Amino acid sequence: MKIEVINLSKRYGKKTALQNLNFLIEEPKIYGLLGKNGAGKTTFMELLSGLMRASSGELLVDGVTPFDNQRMMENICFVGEANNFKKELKVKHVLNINRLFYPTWDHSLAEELIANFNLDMDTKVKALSKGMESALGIVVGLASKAAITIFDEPYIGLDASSRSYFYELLIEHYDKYPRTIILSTHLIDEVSALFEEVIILENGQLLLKEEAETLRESCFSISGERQKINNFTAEKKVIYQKDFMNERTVVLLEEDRTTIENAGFSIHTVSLQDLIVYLTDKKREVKQ
Ligand SMILES: Nc1ncnc2c1ncn2[C@@H]1O[C@H](COP(=O)(O)OP(=O)(O)OP(=O)(O)O)[C@@H](O)[C@H]1O
Repeated sequence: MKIEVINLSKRYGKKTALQNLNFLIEEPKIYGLLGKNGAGKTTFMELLSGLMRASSGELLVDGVTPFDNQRMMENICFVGEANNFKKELKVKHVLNINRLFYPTWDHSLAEELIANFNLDMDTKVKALSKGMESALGIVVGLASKAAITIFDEPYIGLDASSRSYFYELLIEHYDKYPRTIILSTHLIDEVSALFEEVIILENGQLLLKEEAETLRESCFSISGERQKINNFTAEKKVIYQKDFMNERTVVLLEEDRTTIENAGFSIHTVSLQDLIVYLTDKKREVKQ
């Protein structure tokens, strides 16, 4: 499904959470929605899920605003970080409610995943541990098979092996049933290999939207004698810089590995997590 974000803004009273966002999501892919605390990720996901109305601008899914539009919301499954389900419901009730809501719901998959996560169908949501409740959210998100499936930090309380099982499931089910998956997370190193495209928000604005592969192949840390580095990087996009004695290390974006190698500098790739820290942490602002 095509998602068009046009001059999208969202304000809560005086607080502007999203400001004039513009971008397009066209292909079914796994998207990483990233950014620091308060960047506007949850706000964007809730607008996309039709849970609230934009203050101005538009968010269209196949040309239609999802807000309060049940036919559109049947294609969008939002799994938030907590409190996704009413506390008095039993696990089996949660599944049945979602089964009725999503036309694409796969009940045998839901039952299989419930068993794999060791959840009991007759337990009430209020009696689940935090990790178990997260697992239930993950089951609902995957079994919905919704064309747009959104996970907003869905792993609170999940131990490392359950998180790793979630990532495996995500890949496996995305391969079998390609759809648009939007995953917001602060555990970037853990999941970055899953992302095909990355959307980074900062202070409610779009900082970067790029294919993960392109980022991996165009962001490098290079070190060398300070003046040589300065000469080499004069016209380049430097996003971080650190000096030690007469040596300077810089992180470059939109760069070509061969050009750096030919210039004779030592070169290291930069993880997505570090890239985001360099891009969004003003304390590390580059001083030229
Ligand atoms: N209901 C609300 N009322 C007032 N302000 C809000 C509300 N929800 C969010 N905000 C504010 O809007 C901004 C964006 O919040 P949002 O939850 O979308 O960010 P986020 O990127 O998801 O953050 P985090 O990574 O911490 O979950 C923040 O400054 C937040 O304080």
